[in-house]
Amino acid sequence: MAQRKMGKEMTVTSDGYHSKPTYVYKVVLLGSMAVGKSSLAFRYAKNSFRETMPTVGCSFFKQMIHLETANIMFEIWDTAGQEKYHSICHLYYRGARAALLVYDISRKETFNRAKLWLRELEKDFLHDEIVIILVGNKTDLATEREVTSEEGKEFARSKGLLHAETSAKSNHQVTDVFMTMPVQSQSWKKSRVDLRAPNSNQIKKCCKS
Ligand SMILES: Nc1nc2c(ncn2[C@@H]2O[C@H](COP(=O)(O)OP(=O)(O)OP(=O)(O)O)[C@@H](O)[C@H]2O)c(=O)[nH]1
Repeated sequence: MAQRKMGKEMTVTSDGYHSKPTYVYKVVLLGSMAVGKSSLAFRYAKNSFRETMPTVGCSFFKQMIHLETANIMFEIWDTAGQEKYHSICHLYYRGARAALLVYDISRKETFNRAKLWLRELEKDFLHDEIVIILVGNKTDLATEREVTSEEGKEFARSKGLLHAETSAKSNHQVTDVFMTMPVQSQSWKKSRVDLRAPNSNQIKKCCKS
């Protein structure tokens, strides 16, 4: 059946039937080098895990999900952890509705650096609203763990972020994290958290922190 797009959101089929609206939901992944950002995006978009090369600049995935009353088109922007790309990747934060701030539970320094990454985000979203999830990746490396779940939760709580732990390798909680962003914030159309209100009720209702 032929379809044409109306603006960003509404699709009208040739018989005049208004199908479910489609909402674009932009997500950025950020965090230190080799914490598993690309692997998380790849696991979510392709349900697969493979050895990845360091990201150059930014890469981009799309993933459509179908809810009862609407579709959500995830635009997933995976940014490079390498310092030299920071200024470029900044440009891609604009318009994001959610951010995954990723660290590696087996490398403490990546957790410590999450504070700096958060400051970067705050520069761009001073007057905007965004859902931020602090994600401790690589839970399959439990024996090498350097950051406890409690430390992760406590830091997230102190900054008003959501918190989750994942493994892109063993596919632990990856889909849950992506689905949390639009769905758990009361309604995905309003899934926004004001950075300047770190302990807002909205955050408390969501997820694990
Ligand atoms: N054990 C384990 N290894 C992982 C996991 N996720 C990613 N890795 C590995 O960690 C390394 C870095 O993964 P990437 O996904 O490239 O990390 P990145 O954060 O995108 O790295 P940059 O592009 O440099 O910023 C690769 O060798 C991955 O195979 C995981 O959940 N568990």
